[in-house]
Amino acid sequence: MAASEVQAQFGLEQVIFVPTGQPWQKGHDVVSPAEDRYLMTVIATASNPRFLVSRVDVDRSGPTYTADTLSDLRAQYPDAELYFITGADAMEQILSWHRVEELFELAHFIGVTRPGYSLDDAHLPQGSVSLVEIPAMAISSTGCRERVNAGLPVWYLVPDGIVQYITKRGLYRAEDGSPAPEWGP
Ligand SMILES: Nc1ncnc2c1ncn2[C@@H]1O[C@H](COP(=O)(O)OP(=O)(O)OP(=O)(O)O)[C@@H](O)[C@H]1O
Ligand SMILES: O=C(O)c1ccc[n+]([C@@H]2O[C@H](COP(=O)([O-])O)[C@@H](O)[C@H]2O)c1
Repeated sequence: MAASEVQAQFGLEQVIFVPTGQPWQKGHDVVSPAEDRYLMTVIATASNPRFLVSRVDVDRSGPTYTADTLSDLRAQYPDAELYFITGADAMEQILSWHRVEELFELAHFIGVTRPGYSLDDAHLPQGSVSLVEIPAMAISSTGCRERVNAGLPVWYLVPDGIVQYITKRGLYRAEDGSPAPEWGP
């Protein structure tokens, strides 16, 4: 939803989805395999001709830093104007990101609204961020994983192909009820 709204409002040629390699600031002990997350991103975005998926973060070892993501994408698209789209929850945390002083040189940031979070850029360099209101979707990845783990449906919370992929691969649930214990890369 955020990608589609921002693509339309800013007239973006492409939106590149970048599944994270190792999300170092997330408290999760375990992360589902990068290859599964990459394939789910491909499945979820395949029907939109303006959406692409990049492997830069899943293929880079070590913790995922957005400064590296943007540097890698800059090398791949030397002439592009880069925008980084992210939700209000992430915008709140941005000053704690690695090499934060480089980030606003590497891309223009676009923060989108998210239910339960306030969207504010007062703590960020002036002119480096745009704030965009998108239709409210009170859906979180953690919430979806918890539902799968509890045996509850996630139909209509994630694309149909993702429901089927999660079932096929047995993601987010294990025999003993704990989340699938696969470490990230
Ligand atoms: N419902 C939502 N509304 C707006 N932005 C969102 C929403 N869900 C995720 N995002 C944004 O999408 C990006 C990727 O989110 P992510 O995969 O971490 O989902 P999440 O629901 O925040 O995950 P988790 O529950 O594991 O913390 C982040 O920039 C996040 O801010
Ligand atoms: O660069 C960092 O240090 C950094 C720290 C936390 C999050 N990020 C990025 O912010 C985005 C949302 O993060 P998350 O953990 O909420 O999925 C995702 O692209 C992450 O790679 C980046």
